[in-house]
Amino acid sequence: MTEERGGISRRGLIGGGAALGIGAAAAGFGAGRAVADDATSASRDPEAYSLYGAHQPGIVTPVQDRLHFAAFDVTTDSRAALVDLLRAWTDAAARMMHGEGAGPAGPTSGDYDAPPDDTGEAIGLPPSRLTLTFGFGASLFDDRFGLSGRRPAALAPLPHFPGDNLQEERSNGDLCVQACSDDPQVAVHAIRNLARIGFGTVGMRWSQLGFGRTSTTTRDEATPRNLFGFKDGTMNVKSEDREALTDHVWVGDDTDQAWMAGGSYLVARRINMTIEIWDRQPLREQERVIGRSKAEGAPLSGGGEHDQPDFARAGREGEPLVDTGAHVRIAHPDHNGGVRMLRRGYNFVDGSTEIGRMDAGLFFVAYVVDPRTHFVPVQMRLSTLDGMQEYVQHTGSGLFAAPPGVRKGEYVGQHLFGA
Ligand SMILES: C=CC1=C(C)c2cc3[nH]c(cc4nc(cc5[nH]c(cc1n2)c(C)c5CCC(=O)O)C(CCC(=O)O)=C4C)c(C)c3C=C
Ligand SMILES: [Fe+2]
Repeated sequence: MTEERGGISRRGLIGGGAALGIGAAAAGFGAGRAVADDATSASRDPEAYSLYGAHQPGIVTPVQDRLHFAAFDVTTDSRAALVDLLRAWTDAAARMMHGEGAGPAGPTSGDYDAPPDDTGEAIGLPPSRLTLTFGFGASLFDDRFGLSGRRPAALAPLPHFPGDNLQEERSNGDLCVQACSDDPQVAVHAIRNLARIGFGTVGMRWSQLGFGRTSTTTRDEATPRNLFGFKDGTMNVKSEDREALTDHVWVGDDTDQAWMAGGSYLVARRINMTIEIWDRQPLREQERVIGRSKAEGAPLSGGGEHDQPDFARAGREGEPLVDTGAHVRIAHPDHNGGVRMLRRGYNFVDGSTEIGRMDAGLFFVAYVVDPRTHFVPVQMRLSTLDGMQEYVQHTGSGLFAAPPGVRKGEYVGQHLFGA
């Protein structure tokens, strides 16, 4: 015989905490901060984004402090089981983004003889601006689920780039989930519960924790720094640049697969940085490699952080002030047919290597309208011409189609399945 247990819900505790003065505002979260996602769906909770909207949350959303990114492989051939999983993930994602438990009963209620439908480590924690963003890898479109005719041409496997040292166990996957939050425990709780819900349908292939965002997606945020100590994200596509989002980030109605209209392509690259070698370089060399000043993040050709570099400007001996191999010169839209990307990466440190170096770097995440035009040619240039190549090595990679946003009553990616 099963017994029903009454318990505490995550939200109930949050409410209680707020009443006692230990709620969100007192904890330092921005009371009154505008966090409604991409202007499509507002939330009444200042710390909570809504899952619902024209685009998925976690793309133009102001970048949170922490990341837990996970790639999964589907372990069944059943299309119905895959759809059921996406339905269950959608419900759980909507709940967790609002600071509720992953399931309706919560971590300490429900059937006493069954595992709780939430794992409990987020009890009492506010939503912490959690966003969950879902993507589909090229391998999902093989013959297992009847999706082979639905793979967008843009979801072609990335080519090998010179210098790549990719580890298969840190690359690709049928599905991915990007969890971003200001609290690492909230992000990990979300991924853990999605993995738990997926037991028997998916297995985690790889995952990556990130701290310290390396970009901004709104104009009013201060630019954060990467592990080279440089400001990163200055020239990122920002959520205010509606035209740039249309041209460079969102898939339009002209796509070969209608289910992707309003979506975007997520490129993930785990990039190790040999920071011990970097740290022994003179400041002059570090700035030459990036093409910007370390202090202000200003182009070496002059001006302030947000001024465009003048690549033609030369020094006293005729040398270009922004070096010919500087990262910002090689990656700049002027040298890449005008293409831009919305970068959303994080620093990572995964312990140390067997030779006593930090296993550290940048988990690069970018959203683009089409990786064939907006990522592959840029990365090909970087991997052959960028002076930074001496200090980095790409060790993991993934490309995923992030479908458009979800409407209430729908599940994420529903239109892929023809519904
Ligand atoms: C293929 C795309 C890119 C990869 C991979 C990449 C890796 C990478 N970048 C930095 C540090 C910085 N990148 C900066 C600018 C910048 N980087 C890319 C693309 C890739 N970077 C672009 C498109 C741009 C913007 C170029 C422009 O419009 O001017 C900067 C400068 C500040 C900024 O604008 O963000 C830094 C610093 C690291 C450390 C890294 C891999 C470890
Ligand atoms: Fe870069």
